[in-house]
Amino acid sequence: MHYSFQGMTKQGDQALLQALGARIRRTREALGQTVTGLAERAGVSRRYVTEAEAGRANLTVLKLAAMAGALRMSLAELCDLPAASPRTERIALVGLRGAGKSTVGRLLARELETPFVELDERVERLAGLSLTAIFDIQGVETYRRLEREALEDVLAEGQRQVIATGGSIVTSPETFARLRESCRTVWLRAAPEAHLARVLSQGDHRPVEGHPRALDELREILARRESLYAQADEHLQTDESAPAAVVQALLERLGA
Ligand SMILES: Nc1ncnc2c1ncn2[C@@H]1O[C@H](COP(=O)(O)OP(=O)(O)O)[C@@H](O)[C@H]1O
Ligand SMILES: O=C(O)C1=C[C@@H](OP(=O)(O)O)[C@@H](O)[C@H](O)C1
Ligand SMILES: [Mg+2]
Repeated sequence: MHYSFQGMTKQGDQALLQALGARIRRTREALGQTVTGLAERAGVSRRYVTEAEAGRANLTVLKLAAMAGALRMSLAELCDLPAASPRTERIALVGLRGAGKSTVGRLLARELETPFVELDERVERLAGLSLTAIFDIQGVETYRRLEREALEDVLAEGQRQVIATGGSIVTSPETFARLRESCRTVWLRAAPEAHLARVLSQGDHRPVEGHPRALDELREILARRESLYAQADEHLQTDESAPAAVVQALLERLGA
């Protein structure tokens, strides 16, 4: 599946230019070239490179070919971009608490130069309450309703986003189905021990205080949700990788 030029929408055009720009920037950086260096090699202005990398320039074929040459690749290689559909432009991370949804999501959004959305923050904003207060005072049903509403608001904001979801979104069939149809979903996996260690190292001791069987409880939640998380499009094991490495693996998997 590759970019189709048939029936492209304005948003599709923009996504194509941004994907091409991101490819140019990443290749240039991987080669250790500066913007000025690439501009000189390709015989274009610095501004042209900057605009191209930002996805703001509709490149002419000859300038594109010159940039490909300067990046030591063929024109075909430079243009061999992954499919761009509304589904693949929006990425949603799912997984148990401590999976790295927030950390990896923020880094990934920076790499892809897209907005980053923390869905639970949107829920808090809608409620005017903290997450803890929503659960304690209003209950889980209200949380689920606000989560559904927050997701709709976020989807209406644009096509290119990275969304970090709340760990329990998969237990709401309707919201999870909506997430899967509107996003490329990624399950960040880790062993229960890693989930617990990461949450504790974050200073969140709620899972262990008054929970002598904290690890067992986490195992049980993971076992209960495993078949749901597994419905995500991509599964990425993260135990052995630091967040930055998870991001690199994810970029490869997404073909970005
Ligand atoms: N791949 C990883 N390896 C090690 N630590 C990680 C990894 N991903 C996240 N962390 C750490 O674990 C903690 C929880 O991560 P966070 O992104 O908040 O998870 P989530 O949003 O899924 O609950 C943070 O302190 C973060 O730095
Ligand atoms: O796994 C869960 O049951 C939950 C995880 C939390 O999100 P994080 O995974 O971002 O911590 C939050 O949505 C809520 O407290 C419920
Ligand atoms: Mg989080």
